[in-house]
Amino acid sequence: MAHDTRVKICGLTETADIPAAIVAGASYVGFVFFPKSPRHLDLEAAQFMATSVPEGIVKVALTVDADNAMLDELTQHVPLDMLQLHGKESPARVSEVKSRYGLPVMKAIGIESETDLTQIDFYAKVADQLLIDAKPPKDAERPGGNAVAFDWSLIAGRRWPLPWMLAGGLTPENVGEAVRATGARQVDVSSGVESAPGVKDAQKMVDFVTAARA
Ligand SMILES: O=C(O)c1ccccc1NCC(=O)[C@H](O)[C@H](O)COP(=O)(O)O
Repeated sequence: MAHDTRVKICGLTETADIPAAIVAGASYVGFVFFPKSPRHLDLEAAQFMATSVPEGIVKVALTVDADNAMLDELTQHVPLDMLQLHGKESPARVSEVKSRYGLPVMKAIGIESETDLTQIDFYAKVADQLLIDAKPPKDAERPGGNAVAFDWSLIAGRRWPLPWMLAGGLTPENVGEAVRATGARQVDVSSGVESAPGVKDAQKMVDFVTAARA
């Protein structure tokens, strides 16, 4: 039986990635603003790409511990539907960003062991969505987008009172099992639909969405 799993494809870098992600069936597209990432976009490129996203597809900007000056500039230049906070932002900072910009906020939470789950309850009170991702490896250059999965059994059967996405090391090959193991209704992918870091692959995007919904 097919499911209506919603897919976010994160880290689009080329204008042609937008129609490819939409044809594949993505419900969300993500733009990364983190200079050390191979997926980093400058504001001009992001504005151009975001403007070509049709109504109904959620445009998400991913930032890492961004200050107000950076978020002011981002939100003034790029038409956005959601902010994804992927750093060490506190619950209070999540609330502040939400009220300052009037956009829904998705907070990313890195999971490696059972103890990492406790913070979820604090963020669940203030965020609009959660991104339950793998904790980055110790030597990682970035806090996400590392093609690393966490132990899905840690969240099997868990439910939270807000929408959430599963992320971390998902691929067309493992996303079906990940959805079954966790009960996720939404999934997020970046590396798993690339042919090289920062280069999205149209066929992998189709394969991923198809497998997520199978
Ligand atoms: O993708 C990046 O380069 C990135 C940089 C800095 C912070 C977060 C980043 N990506 C986060 C994402 O939303 C990814 O989609 C998520 O972590 C899953 O990534 P992957 O394991 O590569 O699918």
